[in-house]
Amino acid sequence: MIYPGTQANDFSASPVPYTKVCVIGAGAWGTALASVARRAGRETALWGRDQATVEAINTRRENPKYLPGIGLPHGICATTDMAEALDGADAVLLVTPSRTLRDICVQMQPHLGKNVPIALCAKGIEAGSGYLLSEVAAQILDGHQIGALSGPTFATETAMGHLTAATVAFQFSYSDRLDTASSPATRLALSLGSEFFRPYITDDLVGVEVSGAIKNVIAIACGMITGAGYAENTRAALIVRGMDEMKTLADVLGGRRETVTGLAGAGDLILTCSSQTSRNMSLGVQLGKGIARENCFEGRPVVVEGEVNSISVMDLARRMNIKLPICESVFRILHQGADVRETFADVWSQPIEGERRGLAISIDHPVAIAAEAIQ
Ligand SMILES: NC(=O)C1=CN([C@@H]2O[C@H](COP(=O)(O)OP(=O)(O)OC[C@H]3O[C@@H](n4cnc5c(N)ncnc54)[C@H](O)[C@@H]3O)[C@@H](O)[C@H]2O)C=CC1
Ligand SMILES: O=C(CO)COP(=O)(O)O
Repeated sequence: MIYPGTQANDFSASPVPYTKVCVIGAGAWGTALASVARRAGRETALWGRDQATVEAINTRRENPKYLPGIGLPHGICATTDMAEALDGADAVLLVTPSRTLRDICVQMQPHLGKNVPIALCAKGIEAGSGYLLSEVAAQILDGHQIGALSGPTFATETAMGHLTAATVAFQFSYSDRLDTASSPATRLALSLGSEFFRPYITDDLVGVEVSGAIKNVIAIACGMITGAGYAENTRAALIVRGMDEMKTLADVLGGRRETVTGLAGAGDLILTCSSQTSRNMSLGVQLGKGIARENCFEGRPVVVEGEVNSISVMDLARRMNIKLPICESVFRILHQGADVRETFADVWSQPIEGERRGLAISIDHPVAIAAEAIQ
């Protein structure tokens, strides 16, 4: 007799890749992920709402609106017809911005095959409800396993075939633990993996989602201080203190700290807090330089998840009674008109605490003492 939990998993069964991967959302990241699936040898459908973009992908193998000048692999079947895209698909990647998730799930629901797993690739928390995106999807797509794909992945680089690694997260059911070969995380990793794309697997969906939602807010913060003229030391400090905020939220929602220090957390923070290829960091830089929001990106509407998610992250933090000082600073600057330098100076002059949370230390910041001494 085998007692579950006392026996190593049975790896003798080989996982089987999915046959047809359907990508929902033909923006930059959806198109890049369709390229990943196709390069890995999958039958690949790509649903987009814009007829001209779909036609360009099918006829010229290019997405001129979101990935101009980047050649796409042969064989991606793009369509504006949701039923056609999902027909026969045995795995789905959902890649529209976080604010659209609820609507898109409702649109997909009648066309989904039974038990088809869905990996969410947007980064965010639902405004108003404070739900993780997987919770939103699970409410609508009953009977489907919901996971996430996240990590340090600029769409342009992935689409061009530069080596990219990401985390694929699905909560493991009891049977998944006994038979890892048939878990959606394993099968999706196998379905997308190639010499260009390396998926890692985890069962910590909460940790991955929390990391993805917060990292965009921290990237805006790093951009703001860069634009305002702070130096590299400050940015490095902000990245790591930002990671601490990820850990704080992951802790209260049941995610794991090791996930926060993995690809979907630290990996994505390092990428997007260091490069103005990031739309979040780039928005922050422009705001830090004093450019008005409406003039950033030369007036083009661009998806900047951290902007809306600074509201939902702070809303959730208040409900959970936790402090996220960097996220709060971004929220106050973006949505309450606070000044960049004054706001970050305030973060800097908070009482000094133990670097490890829970260490019972709190002393007045020496800057305040020095200011008094020279008066
Ligand atoms: N671009 C990147 O490098 C990466 C983006 N992501 C995430 O992927 C998500 C999507 O981002 P991108 O593809 O970059 O955005 P994008 O701006 O390039 O494209 C957004 C796509 O969503 C579609 N869309 C917008 N509103 C819609 C609606 N109401 N119904 C249906 N479709 C709608 C647009 O037509 C477009 O095809 C975001 O959450 C982003 O954080 C994640 C990793 C990398
Ligand atoms: O999430 C991303 C890379 O992992 C893309 O970041 P931006 O949305 O800031 O461009």
